[in-house]
Amino acid sequence: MRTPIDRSTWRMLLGYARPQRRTILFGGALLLLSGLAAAAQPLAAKELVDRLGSGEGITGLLVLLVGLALAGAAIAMAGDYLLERAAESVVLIARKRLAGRLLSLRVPEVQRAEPGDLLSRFTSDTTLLREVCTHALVAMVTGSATTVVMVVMMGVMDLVLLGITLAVLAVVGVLALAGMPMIEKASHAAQSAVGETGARLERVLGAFRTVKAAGAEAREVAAIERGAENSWRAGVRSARWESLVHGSNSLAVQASFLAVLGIGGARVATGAIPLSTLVAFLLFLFYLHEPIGQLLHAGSRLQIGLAAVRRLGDVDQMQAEPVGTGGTEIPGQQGVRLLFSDVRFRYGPDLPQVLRGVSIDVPALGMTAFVGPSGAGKSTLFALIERFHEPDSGRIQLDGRDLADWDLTSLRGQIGYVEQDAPLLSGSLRDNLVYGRPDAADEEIRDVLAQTRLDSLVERLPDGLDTSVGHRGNFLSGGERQRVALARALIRRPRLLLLDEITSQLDAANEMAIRDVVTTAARTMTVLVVAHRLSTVTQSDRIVVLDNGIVRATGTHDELVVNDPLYAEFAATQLLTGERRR
Ligand SMILES: Nc1ncnc2c1ncn2[C@@H]1O[C@H](COP(=O)(O)OP(=O)(O)OP(=O)(O)O)[C@@H](O)[C@H]1O
Repeated sequence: MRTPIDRSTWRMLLGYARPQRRTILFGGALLLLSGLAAAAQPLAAKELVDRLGSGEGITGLLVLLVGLALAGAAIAMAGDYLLERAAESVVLIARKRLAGRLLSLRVPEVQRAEPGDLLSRFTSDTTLLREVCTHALVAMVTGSATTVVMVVMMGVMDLVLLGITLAVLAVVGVLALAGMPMIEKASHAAQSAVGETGARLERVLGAFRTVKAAGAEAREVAAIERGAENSWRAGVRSARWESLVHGSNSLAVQASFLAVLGIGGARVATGAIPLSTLVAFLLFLFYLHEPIGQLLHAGSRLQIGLAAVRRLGDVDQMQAEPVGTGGTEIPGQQGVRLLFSDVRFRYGPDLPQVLRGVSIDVPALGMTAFVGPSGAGKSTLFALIERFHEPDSGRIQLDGRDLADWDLTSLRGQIGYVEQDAPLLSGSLRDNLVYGRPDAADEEIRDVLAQTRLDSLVERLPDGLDTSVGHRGNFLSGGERQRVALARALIRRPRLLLLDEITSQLDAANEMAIRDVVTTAARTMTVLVVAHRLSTVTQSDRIVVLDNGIVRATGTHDELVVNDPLYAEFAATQLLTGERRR
C-alpha cells in the first residue's frame, strides 16, 4: 500500500496539529518575536556605528542591544517550551487516533497486514510527527516572515547588494527544491524498512519455540539484520540529501557574504553607500543564515513528516467496521434462532469458494454440531456469524433479522465465541475470564471455574486468579487454555455459544466434564459446536455434516451413521459405530 502525497496528505498533517493550534500559534508568535528582536539588532548596531563616527553617546543604545538580546533569549525559551509541549500532544493525538482506527478495522484487513508493521506505525511513525507538526510548521512561518522582513530591510539599504545576495541565494532554492522530495522518499523507505523489520521480529517472537526447535535463529537474525540494514541505507540516503540541502545554506550565505563584501566595499569606496550601510548589510546577511537554515531544516523535517503521515494514512485507507452503538433492542428470550439461506463465500476474489450455498435452520435451543473434513468451511461459518466476514451472497438471519441489519456491538453481545486455538491474552487469569464481561461477580466466576474444572488449577497457582498466564496464555497447558477460553465465553452469559474445537487438547475426564457443561448450557442457550472428535458431539440435538462448502447431511448421530456414508466413515474410524457414548 502506498498513499501518494497530495493535498490530503498535507490536510492530514495539519489535522494532527489542529487541536494544538492555539499553543502552536502562541509558541510560534513568541519565536517570531524573538526573531524580530534579533532582526532589530543590526539596526541598533548601524546606529551605534553612526554615533561612534559622529562622537554621540552610545550608552542608551548599548543598553538597548543587551536588552534585545536578553528579551530575545527569554522569549525564545518560552516559545520553545510551548512548541515542545504541543509536539508531545500531537504524538498523543496521533496515537489515540491510530489506536481507535486499528481496533475498528475489519478482521480481513488486519489478517492481511503484518502486526509488527502496524506496531511500528504506532510507535515509530507517530514519533516522527513530533517535530513536524509544531517546530517545522512554525519554523516555516517564522523563517519565511523573518527572511521577508530582512530582505525588505536589506532592499531599503541597498538594492544592488540585495540583488547580488538574492542571486546567490537562488542557488540554495534550486538545491532545496531538488532535494526535498528525495528526503521524503528516503524517509518513507526507511520507515517501511523499520516496519518490515518489526514484522519479522514479531513473527519470530510470536513463534519463539518453533524458531528454536527448527534451529532457525541464525537465519532469522540474518533476515532481521537485512531489514535493519535496509532501514539504515535509506536513513543514510535521507541524511545525504539533508546535509546537501542544509550545507547549501552555509555555502550560499558565505558566497553572498564575500560578494557583498567585495562589491559593497567598492561601492563604499566610490561613495555610493556609507560604511555603516555595508556593515549593517553584512550583519543582516550573517543573521539571514538563521531563518534560511530554519526554512531548510523545516522543509526537510516536513518531508519526513509527510512520509510518516503517508504511512499513517495507509491505515486510514484500510476498511473499518461500521460503528456499533449497542443500540439494537435485544429480546429477553433464551437462545437465538439462526437461519442460513444459500450462503456463499470466498475469502478473496481470486480464492476458491469456501461455502457453496449453505442453508441451515438452527432452532433457538439445543446443541448443533458441525462435523466434516478439514477445510470444509466449519470455522468459516462461525466467522460469518460473528460478521468478521460478510457472505458474498445469501442471507444469515438471527432472530429473524439479517445479520447485516444488526448493530455490530449488539450482535456480538449475544455471542460467546471460543476460537479454535483458544487464544488467551497476556495478563492475569482473572483478566482473561472476565474479558467479555468485566463486571462479572466473583461468585459467578467461581461457579464457572467449578463447571470447567479450573478450580483445582486456580488453587495450585501461586497467586490464584491473579496469576499471570503469559503471552497468549503460554504459562498454561493447551487443555487449560481451552477450558479458560470456554469459561470466558460462559461468563459472558451469551444467548449463542460458538465452540470451535474446544476439546481437542483435553484428556478423557476433562472432555467428559466439558461435554456435560456444554450440554447443560444448551438447555438455556443455542450452542454451535465444531468438533473433529465425534465423541464430543454424538449427543448433539442435530449434527450437520459439511463437506467442501456444502451441507451434505443433517440428523442425529444414529441417523447419520445409517444415512450418510461420510459420517459413517468418520464414526467407524473413531470407533463410534453402533456405540452410544455417554
Ligand atoms: N483467512 C483466510 N484466508 C484465505 N483462506 C482461508 C482463510 N481462512 C480459511 N481459509 C480457507 O478456507 C477453507 C475453509 O477453512 P475453515 O477454517 O472454515 O475450515 P474448517 O472446516 O474449519 O477446517 P478445520 O476442521 O481444519 O478447522 C480452507 O480451505 C482454508 O484454507
